[in-house]
Amino acid sequence: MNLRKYFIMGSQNCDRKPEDILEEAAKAGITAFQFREKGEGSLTGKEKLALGQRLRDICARHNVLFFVNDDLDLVEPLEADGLHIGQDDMPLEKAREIYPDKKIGLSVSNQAEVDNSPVHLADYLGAGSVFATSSKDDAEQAVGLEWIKSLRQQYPDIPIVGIGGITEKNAASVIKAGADGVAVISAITKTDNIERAVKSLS
Ligand SMILES: Cc1ncc(COP(=O)(O)OP(=O)(O)O)c(N)n1
Ligand SMILES: Cc1nc(C(=O)O)sc1CCOP(=O)(O)O
Ligand SMILES: [Mg+2]
Repeated sequence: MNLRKYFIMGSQNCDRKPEDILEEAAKAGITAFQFREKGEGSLTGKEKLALGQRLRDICARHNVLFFVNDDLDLVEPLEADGLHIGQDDMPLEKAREIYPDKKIGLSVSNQAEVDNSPVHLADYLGAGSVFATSSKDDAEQAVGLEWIKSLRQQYPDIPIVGIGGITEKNAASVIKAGADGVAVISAITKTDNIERAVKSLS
């Protein structure tokens, strides 16, 4: 499972067609994608499903892992490779029961969340926010690179993806701290050069 360059996006993050942005990012070398259609201006119902299908097809063509965020009803219709759940979503034990063979990512933002989570049931951990972000309304305060280092020390073997405020400039520091990959929204959706941005994600 290659989570090195993990792009997360929904139509609410895009100033132009999400399909075009994803196609460019896939060509530039992202290794994983998460469909996160959430927040102000996001699509619902049939429109959400239809966009998910188009984005899923792009990932399949480029051999990019496809994850669904939160909306677990979309996992089967979109034939997702996996799903990402946070501390306020479906409990990991239940998600694992329903999807024994899918890759499941779990968000962890602090030690209490780790201590109260069945981490062994997750395929990877999403650790953040590493830096300040404006892409998520309810993001926790930035936890810094120390959180990546601490998680890596506690879990030498589980894949860790840093998330939150990661840019072309600071991505390398996240990997150096022990993460296997970086997950980004705005570093790709807001850039004027997707190819350069993806290539710079260390
Ligand atoms: C890779 C990755 N890590 C963390 C998150 C955040 O998940 P969550 O805390 O459930 O918040 P929402 O994304 O659902 O708003 C993520 N999506 N992906
Ligand atoms: C979806 C998400 N989850 C976060 C967390 O801390 O769990 S931060 C975040 C948004 C990341 O967007 P950007 O790359 O633009 O900062
Ligand atoms: Mg969530």
